[in-house]
Amino acid sequence: MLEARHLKKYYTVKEKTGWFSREKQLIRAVDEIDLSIDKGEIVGLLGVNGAGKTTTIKMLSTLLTPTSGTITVDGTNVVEQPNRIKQQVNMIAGGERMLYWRLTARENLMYFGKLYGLHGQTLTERCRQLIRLVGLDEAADHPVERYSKGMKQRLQIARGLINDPDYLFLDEPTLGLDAPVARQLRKTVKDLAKVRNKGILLTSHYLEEVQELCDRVYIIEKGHLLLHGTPERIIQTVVNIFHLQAVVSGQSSDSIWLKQELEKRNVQVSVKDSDEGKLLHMTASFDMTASFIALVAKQGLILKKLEATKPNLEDAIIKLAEESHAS
Ligand SMILES: Nc1ncnc2c1ncn2[C@@H]1O[C@H](COP(=O)(O)OP(=O)(O)OP(=O)(O)O)[C@@H](O)[C@H]1O
Repeated sequence: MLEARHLKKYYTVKEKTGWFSREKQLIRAVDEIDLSIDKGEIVGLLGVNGAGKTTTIKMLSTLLTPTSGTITVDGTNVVEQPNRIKQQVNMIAGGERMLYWRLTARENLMYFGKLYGLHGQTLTERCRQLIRLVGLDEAADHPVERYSKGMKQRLQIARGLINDPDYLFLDEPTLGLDAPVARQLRKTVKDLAKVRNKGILLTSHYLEEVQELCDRVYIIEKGHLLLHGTPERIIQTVVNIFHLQAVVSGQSSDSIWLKQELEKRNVQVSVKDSDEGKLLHMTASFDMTASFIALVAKQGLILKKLEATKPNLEDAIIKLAEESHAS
């Protein structure tokens, strides 16, 4: 397990306060963050711009030294033994950084592999396997400058796997990619965790992607941890409103009975007439679909339409941002 405890990163910068005066300012980029990642798990790290995501990832991947706090990878302290940890972690940033454009994919991977101390047959074989894993066989010996964005991003993934890390940090891995390419990459990320047992920390501004991929999510704001849990739990905690719309056939007395029964269960109900029957609109702080269907069946009514609107992670993040704006 990778664990960070009381993690802090402070910067001191000089701010211009007048023509000739400057004042020192303390920036708390990360301030007391606790987090953990298990092997085989995909963990999301969310927050608005400037929340402290990249700083956190850089500390976890040994690129930045924390101001204080501890990071351990399977029991080994990252600050005390960075060289040992470098073999166990790697970071993949979205976009086109960290690749040599004039070199081919194979040459890039050979270069990065050598930096990790790989050589000879082991290195050649590792590069071959990674090229196959990310589906770049045909273009492996073309210079990277000829690659599309999606191909470059696949090569980034291969580069991040060159040291066969146990933990991978993905910073916006699908940034700017077309929907089909992004979908293919999400599958690769899922397989890395669920088939190859890697622990993955993911930042992404695409919240549908986070909801689809992540087992757990940390939400940070101004360097602090705001919320932590499964996406479902976070949605429930932040936006506990469910809407259900249904059309049932039957008498007015049936819809009155339904309304009363639902209200007893803390569901707000409005009933209107429609061409096909009674149109019910229900709102509650829980998912009432099962109770509603049971009541319809009990009364022997015919359900003609049923449409549930469940809140998603994006609704939760927007609500959190609104609350933080208002406070
Ligand atoms: N080298 C630095 N010197 C001073 N301040 C910094 C430095 N690096 C980051 N910061 C500040 O620390 C805070 C957190 O930045 P960070 O890049 O970690 O945020 P982020 O959540 O990754 O944002 P984004 O989504 O925009 O990438 C910001 O206020 C940023 O301006």
